[in-house]
Amino acid sequence: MSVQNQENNSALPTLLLLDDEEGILSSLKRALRGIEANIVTFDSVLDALQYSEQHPVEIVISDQRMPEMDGCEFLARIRQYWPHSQRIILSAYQDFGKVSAAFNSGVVERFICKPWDNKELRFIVDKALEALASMPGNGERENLLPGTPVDFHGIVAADDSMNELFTSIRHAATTNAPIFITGETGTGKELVARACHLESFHQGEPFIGVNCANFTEHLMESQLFGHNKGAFTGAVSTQEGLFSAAKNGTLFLDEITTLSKPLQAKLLRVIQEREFTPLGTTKVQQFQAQIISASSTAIGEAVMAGEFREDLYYRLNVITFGLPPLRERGGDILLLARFFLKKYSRLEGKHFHDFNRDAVQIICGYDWPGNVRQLENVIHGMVVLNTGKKITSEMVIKSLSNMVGGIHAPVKAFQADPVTAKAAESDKKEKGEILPLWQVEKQAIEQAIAHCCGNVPKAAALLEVSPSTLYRKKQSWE
Ligand SMILES: Nc1ncnc2c1ncn2[C@@H]1O[C@H](COP(=O)(O)OP(=O)(O)OP(=O)(O)O)[C@@H](O)[C@H]1O
Repeated sequence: MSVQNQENNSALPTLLLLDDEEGILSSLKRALRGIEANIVTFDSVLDALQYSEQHPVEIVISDQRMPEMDGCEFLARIRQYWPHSQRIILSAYQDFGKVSAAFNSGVVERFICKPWDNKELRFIVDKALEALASMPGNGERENLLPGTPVDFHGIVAADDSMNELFTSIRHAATTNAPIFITGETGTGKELVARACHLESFHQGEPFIGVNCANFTEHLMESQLFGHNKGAFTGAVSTQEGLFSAAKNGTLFLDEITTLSKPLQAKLLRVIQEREFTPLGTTKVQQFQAQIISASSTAIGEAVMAGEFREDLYYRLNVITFGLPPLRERGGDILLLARFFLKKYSRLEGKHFHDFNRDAVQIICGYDWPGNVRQLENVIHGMVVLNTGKKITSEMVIKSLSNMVGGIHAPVKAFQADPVTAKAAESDKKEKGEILPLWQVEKQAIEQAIAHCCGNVPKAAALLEVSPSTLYRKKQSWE
């Protein structure tokens, strides 16, 4: 059986206590009351391992003698999952040989002798917290996740989909073939284009970006190709175009589908022949840069509708990177929210350092149709318009409601509205639709997990079962 407890403040590190005797767990918890950490306790090694596989664990205090596995072995596993964790063994002198070997190999970092002195215990745990705080990233929880979250050329992310994308970007670093980036507005396409540039051999050369939607056809043509003085009415001076300015670097063409058909034809020729002619001249110039283009609308549909040239589409689309919308990058929402909160609090001279629980629930449950840009703007706005240390749910609701059109995307956490749910349930009953028991259970569990923004242990606590029960059930449905 596992014991799960205490309100979770995701800004604090997690301290995991493991001992097969419940009495010892309670004494440890009592001795550590008020410590700046979320304490989770387990009386079963297997449950503790299952928990640690899925959740970051920064400090672990484990008993040495346990029936399923000894403490040193358990801490060795924890080190594999969470290499930066602080691992403390609780042991009697008889186990000295084993514990000292684990200490010398770096599996165990600190040792508490049984029976312990509470003052010494607090001292050792405080030392572990200090050690965490002095790690790169100041011991921030996010920086302790294995390999994630990362800041990849300014793209902050932890979600697997983003980590896979970063790997693909690294793989594409050696090519000069055109790259095409898809993704809803505000998902970070320009950041990805810059990251491609910075990873590639073009790094050190110019990165030139242009949003094709911002210009009329004529202006766009002169932007791209450049012109000579007098090339057209208003061309009062000679101007270098973007094809030329990009040199050996990268030319990023955002919202490429908005290019007019005649310009699409000209762009195709530039890509095929690797040369262009500025307006009002006959001098052909070489084009060296890598082209990265992007679209926030379905380019395939534009091709089908005959609005975008199919041959150009295939030319541009040699390597494609798709950015998922923020709502599909579960773990990234809160991570980014905290990142922007810290950034704008610093920039605006404010003291916000976290969100309260209800605010987290709303932020995690909202659909963010404007993706990361919208999240960034909402947080920036809240920081400017409010004071305090924590962002509250009222601030979030007000900020979302003040946006054009108000809260125009469903807040998932609110979808489990009990009134609606009850109405739907009775509707089903009236229709005589009976769900199998496992499905009812699955719905209840999924609803609880969604309610807790994906935090399984917390959902388990609400459902009054152990986290491992939920993990087992989730596994069986998969
Ligand atoms: N993962 C991220 N980490 C940090 N900041 C991000 C991230 N993704 C996006 N942003 C920020 O969100 C804003 C929008 O990003 P960006 O302009 O790259 O999006 P986009 O997809 O190109 O948008 P559009 O389709 O409207 O051109 C920028 O301020 C960017 O810095």
